[in-house]
Amino acid sequence: MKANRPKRDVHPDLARERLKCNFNIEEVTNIIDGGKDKTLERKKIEDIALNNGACLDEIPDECLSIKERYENAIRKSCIYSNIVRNEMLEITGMENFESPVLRRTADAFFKDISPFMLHLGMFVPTLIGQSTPEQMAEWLPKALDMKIIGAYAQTELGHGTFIRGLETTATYDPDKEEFVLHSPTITSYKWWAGGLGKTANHCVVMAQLYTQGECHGTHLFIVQIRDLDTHMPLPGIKVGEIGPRMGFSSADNGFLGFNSFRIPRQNMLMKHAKVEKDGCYVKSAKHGKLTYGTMVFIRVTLVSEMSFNLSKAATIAIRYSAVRRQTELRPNEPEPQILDYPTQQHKLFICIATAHAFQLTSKWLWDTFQAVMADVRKGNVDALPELHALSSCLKAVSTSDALSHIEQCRFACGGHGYMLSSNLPFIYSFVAATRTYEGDYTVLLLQTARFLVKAWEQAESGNNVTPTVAYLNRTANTKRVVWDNTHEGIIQSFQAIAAGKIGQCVRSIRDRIKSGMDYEDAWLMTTVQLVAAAEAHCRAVLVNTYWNEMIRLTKSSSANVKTVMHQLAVLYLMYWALEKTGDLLKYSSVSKQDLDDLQRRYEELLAALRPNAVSLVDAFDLRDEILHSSLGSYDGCVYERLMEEAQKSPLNAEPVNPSFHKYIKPLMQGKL
Ligand SMILES: CC/C=C\C/C=C\C/C=C\C/C=C\C/C=C\C/C=C\CC/C=C/C(=O)SCCNC(=O)CCNC(=O)[C@H](O)C(C)(C)COP(=O)(O)OP(=O)(O)OC[C@H]1O[C@@H](n2cnc3c(N)ncnc32)[C@H](O)[C@@H]1OP(=O)(O)O
Ligand SMILES: Cc1cc2nc3c(=O)[nH]c(=O)nc-3n(C[C@H](O)[C@H](O)[C@H](O)COP(=O)(O)OP(=O)(O)OC[C@H]3O[C@@H](n4cnc5c(N)ncnc54)[C@H](O)[C@@H]3O)c2cc1C
Repeated sequence: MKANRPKRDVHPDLARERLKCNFNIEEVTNIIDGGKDKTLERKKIEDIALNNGACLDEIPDECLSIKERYENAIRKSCIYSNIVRNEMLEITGMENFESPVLRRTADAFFKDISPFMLHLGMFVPTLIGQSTPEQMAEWLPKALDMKIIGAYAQTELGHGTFIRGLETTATYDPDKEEFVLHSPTITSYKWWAGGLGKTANHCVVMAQLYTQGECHGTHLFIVQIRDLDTHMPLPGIKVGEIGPRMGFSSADNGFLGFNSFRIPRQNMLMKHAKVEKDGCYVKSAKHGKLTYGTMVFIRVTLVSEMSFNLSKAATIAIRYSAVRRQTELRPNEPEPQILDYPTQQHKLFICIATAHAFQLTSKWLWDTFQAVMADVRKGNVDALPELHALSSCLKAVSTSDALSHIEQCRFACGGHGYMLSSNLPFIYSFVAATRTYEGDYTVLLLQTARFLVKAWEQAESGNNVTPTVAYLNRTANTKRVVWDNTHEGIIQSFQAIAAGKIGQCVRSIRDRIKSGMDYEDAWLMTTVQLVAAAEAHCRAVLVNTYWNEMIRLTKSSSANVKTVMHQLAVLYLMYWALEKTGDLLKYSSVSKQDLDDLQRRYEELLAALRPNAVSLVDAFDLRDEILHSSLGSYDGCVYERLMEEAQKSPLNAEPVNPSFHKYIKPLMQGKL
């Protein structure tokens, strides 16, 4: 049911903030969206979804039981997927089913997550990326039309990171032309898959393929797990929900076990390898890791997902900080807006800048991904290692940075930020999971480090390396870069830090090998440094890409938009330079005086951005229905909304709770 939202006047403090704005908000929105036409398309889609849909719940999700929350999420998912299927895809085009606009609009329906998210987010992309044309023709229309609902079941109780260690088996039986899926141990049970517990009737399963007595490693299979009519689990399938967790509380993450469960041979996803009718295994892929393609795709999309989540948190915290007043600065003066405190600006303006950095970088990464995939389709896999290294580190660093900045947004809202009605705890717990899923932070940075060590060795011996590590050709044999406090200078310093750290890792590994260790142990002993080196490389990529994209995208912007976009990018560079002063001292000629100057310029920049702060978050153009926040709504009526939300607590449904008569009164009377 749709709740009515009282219309309120904009809080005078927010109204005053908006009058201070000196740039064209719409222009900035267009840059974030990727162009004026994209903004128009997004707004049209949001109008369709929000005018049709059941966006607001009368009872907040957090006041429902687990079962009620799931059922409500399913109800809304069905409404939303109907709108997606019947109206939105007409606008975006069917091929853009994973468009960030659909993802963003979904937030108006789900404070937490839809149980259908993984159907569109991973099941469908896996069908597209891993099927033969015949398989695609069979499964994809049904999936897009919601005739079948899928999940992505890869992780097991015993293994998530180490995919080669998965235990589920798929053994080919040539007599019946079927695979037999089996879960031989408790640790082989599939675990975690979103939407698998109660919602999905199909799933993609990763299993060790056995044929003709030989194991060929992990492959993907499409498996029907429930009857399409009764929804009962099929015989041989044990499926259920894994229980309450930190977030993802409206979805049904599931477990799944197989007891010699048979599927037709054609259900192996055979784009990159196949099993012939007689059991003969034929590999067609030019790269052994193409079956990991869905993970690379999601890692790429997560960078823009992080920008979106950070923009929500920043909008909430900055609007709140404009209406919240606290502490007299001087006796008898009005209390200032907390946004006037430089410490508050330090917590929050970096969130705006980071949302831009991730958004602009994510578009560039998406284009890179598309170009590499086009090459792969033509049989050229040369750029795959670089894409894997890039998507791994950007996923790791963007999710980790977003998480810590979102936590800063919560700190910035004091006690009220702890309220679920602020939405900050939901955003935080959603993003907390992203640091782990689709590859844990450390694990992915170590993947990038493998690539970097090889690239460093190439550069050291004078060979040209691939574009994202091209800075190694300049810096691999340089000891310290000369400090220069321009944006070019700061970007080069980040590259010098990365090169210096990678070089140090290579030397540590070599020294350890010289002292008698084998390569594996030398690598293992160096992993703390390797993670730091990969993070440094990622920061070098981020500052460089953000800067270049900002310049490119503001070429035809008005003067004041150019200025404010420039200020945000400089803020981003300075913030990270100041965070990494130890590294700068180690790998550049920066002096104490230079760092003091940088700190002063950073503080001046916070003050320069202050008048535009509210308008910069307005430029994210997040409708109240998407923000779901008592603290962050456009009108800034924070206290009225907090009080309104409090009334909805089930504990306020009756003046005296029965537990008083049952326990407290007897306790007071000494009768308990
Ligand atoms: C109604 C609908 C409502 C709403 C929906 C609306 C819209 C939805 C639309 C869109 C949704 C958009 C976004 C989705 C957002 C959120 C998603 C939500 C939830 C997600 C839930 C999470 C799912 C999962 O987590 S799935 C499981 C993921 N698991 C992992 O990531 C595991 C991590 N581990 C690994 O990746 C690997 O094991 C490994 C660590 C990489 C190691 O692999 P392996 O041991 O096999 O390899 P080696 O170490 O031996 O390396 C050998 C060699 O290969 C290179 N390598 C490894 N991987 C790759 C690769 N992928 N590509 C290329 N190369 C690779 C490796 O580097 C080595 O190279 P060298 O030998 O040269 O060094
Ligand atoms: C909310 C949520 C949703 C999910 N949805 C899905 C889904 O839909 N489908 C699916 O298949 N999976 C899903 N997953 C599972 C997810 O992909 C895994 O949890 C993730 O890949 C991490 O693997 P793990 O749990 O095995 O952690 P582990 O690998 O056990 O990690 C534990 C710790 O060990 C460290 N570690 C592990 N290996 C190494 C190493 N080689 N070197 C150094 N340190 C190491 C890690 O850094 C980490 O600190 C989901 C998880 C979550 C939290």
